[in-house]
Amino acid sequence: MTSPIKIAVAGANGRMGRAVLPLLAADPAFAVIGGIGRPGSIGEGLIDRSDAIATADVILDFTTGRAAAELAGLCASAGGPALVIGATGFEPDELERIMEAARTIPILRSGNFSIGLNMLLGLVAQAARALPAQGWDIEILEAHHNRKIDAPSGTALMLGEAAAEGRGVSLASVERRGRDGITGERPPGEIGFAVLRAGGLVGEHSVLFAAAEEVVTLSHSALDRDMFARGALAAARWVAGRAPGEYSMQDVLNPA
Ligand SMILES: NC(=O)C1=CN([C@@H]2O[C@H](COP(=O)(O)OP(=O)(O)OC[C@H]3O[C@@H](n4cnc5c(N)ncnc54)[C@H](OP(=O)(O)O)[C@@H]3O)[C@@H](O)[C@H]2O)C=CC1
Ligand SMILES: O=C(O)C1=N[C@H](C(=O)O)C[C@H](O)C1
Repeated sequence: MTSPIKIAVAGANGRMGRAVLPLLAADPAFAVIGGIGRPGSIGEGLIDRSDAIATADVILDFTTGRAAAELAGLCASAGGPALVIGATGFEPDELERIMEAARTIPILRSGNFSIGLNMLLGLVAQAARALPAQGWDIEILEAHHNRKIDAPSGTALMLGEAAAEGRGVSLASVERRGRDGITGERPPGEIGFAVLRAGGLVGEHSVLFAAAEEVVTLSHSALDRDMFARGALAAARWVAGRAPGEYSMQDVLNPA
């Protein structure tokens, strides 16, 4: 019998931390060594961040872009553990720090651990490839609960990347984040993002391919956070013991 994966959870007191910890505790593949709170925070089940880095095989992060990038740097400096990053809301320099850390440790990062959503990425790329920019406008809509702090969601950005890849362009060169005032006509080729924040919505994403006389919509609804948590456990099991590098849920769901 292989020994259980020693795992710690950063963001333990958050919505996702609270969803993932009971599933980890019930899974014999894992030995939970504790939760990690904000620096200096103490509480039941929490352990010091540096103790977690020294002890864990894998740390699962559901904090913020900034905190996850900092944790990645600390884990890399220590030569381990592996990291699964579920956090979203990254500045470009934070993504660079994670890429740099992935030269030393394995890091699996995904803004969405759902199986269905990760399958949808392929369909979005396929549709964007098939429907030409001249005549077909792409708009990405997302709706989340009123406690979410980043926008557009990490998932919306992943869908945008998939659409841009299908069109053979970089997302940065065509994205339009929100519209307000006298915006002028919509240029062809733009990939637009629209964001709603309301009540307790878990996570709604739609990609519209709109022509003058017809619309194709590809969409995904998250009904329960446990679904994300189960995907995160699969990611943690997959990344434990891997070579350094940057990985995604595609590696977990479609192994070569
Ligand atoms: N990949 C996926 O499938 C999913 C990703 N997410 C993403 O996961 C992240 C967390 O979501 P959610 O749980 O809803 O958010 P919450 O706000 O409920 O939880 C965030 C947690 O991170 C902690 N935290 C914030 N800043 C720091 C810091 N500097 N150092 C250590 N801990 C910190 C908070 O601490 P405190 O409790 O003290 O405030 C809190 O416990 C978000 O980025 C979200 O977009 C969410 C769902 C699914
Ligand atoms: O903050 C959330 O709740 C969610 N965040 C992720 C994102 O930003 O895409 C994933 C999911 O949509 C829920």
